[in-house]
Amino acid sequence: MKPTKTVTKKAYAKVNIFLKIAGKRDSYHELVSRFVRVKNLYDTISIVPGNEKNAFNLEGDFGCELEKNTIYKAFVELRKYCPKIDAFFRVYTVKVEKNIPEFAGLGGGSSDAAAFLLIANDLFDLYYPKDKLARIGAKIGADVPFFIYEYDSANVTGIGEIVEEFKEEALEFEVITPKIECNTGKIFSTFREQFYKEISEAQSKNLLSMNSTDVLQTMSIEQANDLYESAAYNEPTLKEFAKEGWFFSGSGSSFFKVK
Ligand SMILES: C[C@](O)(CO)[C@H](O)COP(=O)(O)OP(=O)(O)OC[C@H]1O[C@@H](n2ccc(N)nc2=O)[C@H](O)[C@@H]1O
Ligand SMILES: Nc1ncnc2c1ncn2[C@@H]1O[C@H](COP(=O)(O)OP(=O)(O)OP(=O)(O)O)[C@@H](O)[C@H]1O
Repeated sequence: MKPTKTVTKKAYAKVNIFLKIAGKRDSYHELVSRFVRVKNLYDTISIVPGNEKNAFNLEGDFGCELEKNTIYKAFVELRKYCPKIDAFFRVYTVKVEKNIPEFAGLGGGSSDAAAFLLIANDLFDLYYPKDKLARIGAKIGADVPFFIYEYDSANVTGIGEIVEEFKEEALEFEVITPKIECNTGKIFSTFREQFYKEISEAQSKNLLSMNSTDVLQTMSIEQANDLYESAAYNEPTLKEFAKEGWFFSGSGSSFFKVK
């Protein structure tokens, strides 16, 4: 265990350049997607000495109770492999400066969980390889594995557990998040019931090899993200934000454009 000091890590947001559905896996959906980190939008996770609660203590502006927080879920999952962290987090506090909006399609909860696991891996000298951390993280959220690998840009398939780095120029984004709460599960189920389609092998291969800027120059907002139509079906006001050059991230409500 490291000496008593504060440890801090950025938990970046992500956008989905394209998000295509390739199939079903039980109640989940297999994706073909390009995830890119948004370097100017991140939460800050700090582990600081001191904790009056003598229990896991999480401070930050969240829209849910502790038990539902992805950071707490990551702690509970990791404790199964490393029981000693329980005593540590009775005398340390996890402080989060939340900047990534919730229900935004930006992976906020997943990114926080991944940052917590990455900090703990170093703090407790666990030396777990990335794929082990990603397997632990996948139990908390479909997007967690992407954030564990810490690639700027990656091709993500499976239900989010297959992450392959995609080397391309660094991209900067403008992101807007309309105050519309997009429930990921509901949008996936609307897609499954009313808009279901699967990308072909050939189109998937082609998309995964293209640079993100080229994809955005050749696809419409509907073509780039299979969830956009079902999100707009549930929340028609989203269409007001679908301006020229703007694309839809994840299950929404965020739109982004390349700067
Ligand atoms: C839409 C994306 O954000 C793309 O980046 C992710 O696929 C969703 O990631 P997430 O918000 O972490 O999703 P989770 O919290 O794991 O799952 C929320 C719900 O979304 C649906 N879900 C999620 C991921 C996936 N590949 N297929 C799904 O059908 C499931 O109904 C699940 O119960
Ligand atoms: N650490 C956290 N940060 C943000 N939301 C969290 C966190 N822990 C749990 N949640 C809950 O998860 C839900 C939204 O999570 P999140 O913001 O990751 O989803 P999202 O914006 O839809 O991102 P995506 O769809 O790309 O995964 C809300 O109910 C929120 O209260």
